[in-house]
Amino acid sequence: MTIPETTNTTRAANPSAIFAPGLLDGQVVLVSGGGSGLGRAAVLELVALGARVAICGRRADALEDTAASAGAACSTHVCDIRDEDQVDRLVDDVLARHGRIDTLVNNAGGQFLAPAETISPKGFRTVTRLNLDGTWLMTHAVATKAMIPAGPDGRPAGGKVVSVTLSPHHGLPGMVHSSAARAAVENMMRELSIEWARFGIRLNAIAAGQFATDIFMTKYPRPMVDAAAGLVPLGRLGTPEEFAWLVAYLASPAGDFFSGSVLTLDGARDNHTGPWPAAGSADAAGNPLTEARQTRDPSAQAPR
Ligand SMILES: CCCCCCCCCCC/C=C/C(=O)SCCNC(=O)CCNC(=O)[C@H](O)C(C)(C)COP(=O)(O)OP(=O)(O)OC[C@H]1O[C@@H](n2cnc3c(N)ncnc32)[C@H](O)[C@@H]1OP(=O)(O)O
Ligand SMILES: NC(=O)C1=CN([C@@H]2O[C@H](COP(=O)(O)OP(=O)(O)OC[C@H]3O[C@@H](n4cnc5c(N)ncnc54)[C@H](OP(=O)(O)O)[C@@H]3O)[C@@H](O)[C@H]2O)C=CC1
Repeated sequence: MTIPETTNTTRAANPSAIFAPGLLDGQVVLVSGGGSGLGRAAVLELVALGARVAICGRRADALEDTAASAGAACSTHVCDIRDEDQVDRLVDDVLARHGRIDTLVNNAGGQFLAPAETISPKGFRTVTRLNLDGTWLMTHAVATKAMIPAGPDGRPAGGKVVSVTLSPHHGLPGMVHSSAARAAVENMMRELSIEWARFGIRLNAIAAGQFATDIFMTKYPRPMVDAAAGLVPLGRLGTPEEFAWLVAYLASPAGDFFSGSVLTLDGARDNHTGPWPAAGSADAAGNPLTEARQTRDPSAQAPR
C-alpha cells in the first residue's frame, strides 16, 4: 500500500516570480499534458508554490523530463486521456500516491491545421475525441473519485477544474474541429459549475491565445507562426509562464470565487485582429482617426 504524502518538502529549484512560496502547500494538482509546453510550465510553477503534482501524457520520456526539473513532488503517469480505462486507472493511481486531488488542469489537447473541406470524418473525430471527450473523461473521473466523495469532515471534498480552450473564440480558420471542441469544453465548464456547485467544485476555462511553446513554434507552417504575434493587439505571443501564473492563481484561495468563467488570456486577440490603429484608421502621424465634433447652429434650435 502506498502511504499518501502530505506535504511537498522539496521545493522546486526556481521560486515563483510572482507568488509567495507555500501558497499551494498541501495541495495536490493533476495536470494532463504536463510533459511539455504550457502544461510543463504550470507544473513547475505549482511545485514551486508547494503543491504536489501528478502529470500524465502518452510519452513517458516527456513526463520524466518534466519530473526531473520539478523534483520529488511530481509523479508521472502514462495515460491516453481518450481511453476510459486508462483514465480510471490514472485517477486511482494518483489517489493511491497522493491521497487527494484538489485541482485538475485539463491541459492535454491539440489539433492539426487543415482546410475544413479536407478533414475526414476520422480526422474530425480524432480532434474532438482528444479535446472534448478526453476532457470529459478526466473531469468526470476526478470529480466522482476525488471531489464528490466525502472528505475528512464528511462533506464532499470539492475541488477545482481548469480546462484549456482556445482564443479567438470567433473561429480559427483551419481548425474547425478544435474550434468546435473548445467551445463545447467551455460550455461543459459552465454547465458543471452549476450542477457541481453543491459539491464545492469550481470549474473554469482558460481560453489561451497564441503562446510560444516549442510545439506552437514548430508544428504549424512557418509563415503562420511568423505572422501570429502581429495579429495580437499587444503585439506578441504569450509566454508559458504567463499561462502558469493564471493556473496557480486559480488553484490558490484567490481563485475560490471563480466558477463557470472563461478567462481569456490572449493579449486582446479575441477582440481585434492586429494592432490599433489598423490600416486605414490612422492619420499620417500614426494616430487613430477621430471624427470631427459636430458644431451646433444655435439659430437652428427649436423654440421653447
Ligand atoms: C496568417 C494567419 C496566422 C494565424 C496564426 C495562428 C495559427 C495557429 C493557431 C494555433 C492555436 C493553437 C495552438 C495549439 O494548440 S499548439 C499545441 C498543439 N499540440 C498538439 O496538437 C499536440 C497534440 N496533437 C496531436 O497529438 C495530433 O496533432 C493529433 C491531434 C492529430 C492527434 O494525433 P493522433 O496520433 O491521435 O492522430 P493521428 O496522427 O493518428 O491521426 C488520426 C487522423 O487524424 C487526421 N489527421 C491527422 N493529422 C492530419 C493532418 N495534418 N492533416 C489532415 N488530417 C490529419 C487523419 O484522418 C488521421 O487518420 P489517418 O492517419 O488514418 O489518415
Ligand atoms: N500554444 C498555444 O499557442 C496554444 C495552445 N493551446 C492548447 O494548450 C494546450 C497545451 O498546448 P502546448 O503546450 O502548446 O502544446 P503541447 O503539444 O506541448 O501540449 C499538449 C500536451 O498534451 C499531451 N497530449 C496530447 N494528446 C494526449 C492524449 N491523447 N492523452 C494524454 N495527453 C495527451 C501531450 O503529451 P503526449 O504527446 O506525450 O501525449 C502534450 O504534453 C493544448 O491543449 C493546446 O491545444 C490552446 C491555444 C493556443
